[in-house]
Amino acid sequence: MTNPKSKIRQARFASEAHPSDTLLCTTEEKTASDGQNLPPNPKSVAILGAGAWGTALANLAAANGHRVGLWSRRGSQPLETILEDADIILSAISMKGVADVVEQIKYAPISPETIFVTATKGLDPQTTCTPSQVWQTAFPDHAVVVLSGPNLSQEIELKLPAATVVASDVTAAAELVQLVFSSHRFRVYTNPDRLGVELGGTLKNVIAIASGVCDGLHLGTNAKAALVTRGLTEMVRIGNIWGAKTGTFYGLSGLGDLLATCNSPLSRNYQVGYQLASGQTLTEILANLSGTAEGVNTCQVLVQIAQQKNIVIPITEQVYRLLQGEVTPRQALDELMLRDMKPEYND
Ligand SMILES: NC(=O)c1ccc[n+]([C@@H]2O[C@H](COP(=O)([O-])OP(=O)(O)OC[C@H]3O[C@@H](n4cnc5c(N)ncnc54)[C@H](O)[C@@H]3O)[C@@H](O)[C@H]2O)c1
Ligand SMILES: O=P(O)(O)OC[C@H](O)CO
Repeated sequence: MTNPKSKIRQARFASEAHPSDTLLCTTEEKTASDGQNLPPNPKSVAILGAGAWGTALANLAAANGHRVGLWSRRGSQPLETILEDADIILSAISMKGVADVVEQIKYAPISPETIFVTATKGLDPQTTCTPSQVWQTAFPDHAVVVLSGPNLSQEIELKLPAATVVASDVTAAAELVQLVFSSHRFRVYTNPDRLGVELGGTLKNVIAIASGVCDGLHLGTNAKAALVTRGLTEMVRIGNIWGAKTGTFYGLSGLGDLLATCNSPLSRNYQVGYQLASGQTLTEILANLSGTAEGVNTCQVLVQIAQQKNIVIPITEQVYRLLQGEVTPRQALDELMLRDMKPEYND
């Protein structure tokens, strides 16, 4: 019988989030320090994107004893080498790079059994497609899984407990991904509503920007509660038109992620809003932001969709106008407070 330990190889993580670290961990050290049993059948996981989230996910899978390769466009390892024999290819590329990377690997020799997982929370500005739709279009015969939830990467890197959702219409694929990432500090649920889970994580970024503005203006807890609750109403409205299930938005990937990002200064989207409220320009903020605030781009795509489909999304619209420099934070607040009177529910 093969000793499963012999299957563990050193994972060399060339992290962009931590450029000074060339060797963040070995899978062996991670497994031992976490006190987890090695899996009987370790999987080969290729993670694309060595930013904050890709690195955190790579560490989670490595800690469970899986063979992990982490690819960065700035690293020395060729993409094809990382993809070789991968059971799972997980993309944690920011939205602006997804189409590029898909194009690069479209014709790579990938086993038909390989599962694609996307952890990106954004919308393609050209097509308005979600990342999982982009992956599924390029790889129509492969299972595509979305991984999304209240997952601030810095807390996960500190080994604080968190939960997430893996969603796919291919149940077996979602269950395999669940197994690979689950641990005593990362609880993973499955969900068949791939689109709903993906949109929850994506749409909340715009509300997180608004929440940062709310806190930056010191508007209080009542205002924040109203903003997040009405923000969730907007998310459900957009999601329903897109074909997502309402209930999904009340789960971890919707409400859960709203609670995390709308209340944490660790959220880059929240930071954008907070700094706008402090009088900085968007250009200044983005120039100094560490990592990606997807809500800035998502907001533009949503306004475009809302205009085409006649969807009422007042908070998103005000965030858009604020990002465009058309209104000040105070003017955006007044516009929202002085809208026509209406019943709470008229959908
Ligand atoms: N950081 C988090 O806490 C967190 C948690 C959950 C989900 N996410 C989502 O994960 C995605 C990545 O977030 P992040 O925080 O890791 O961002 P990041 O800015 O730290 O990393 C983005 C990664 O994408 C890569 N990339 C961008 N364009 C590329 C291109 N053209 N070709 C190849 N690679 C390219 C970058 O090199 C980098 O590795 C975002 O969609 C974000 O919303 C982030
Ligand atoms: O830093 P943010 O705002 O991109 O949020 C990160 C994750 O989406 C939190 O779940």
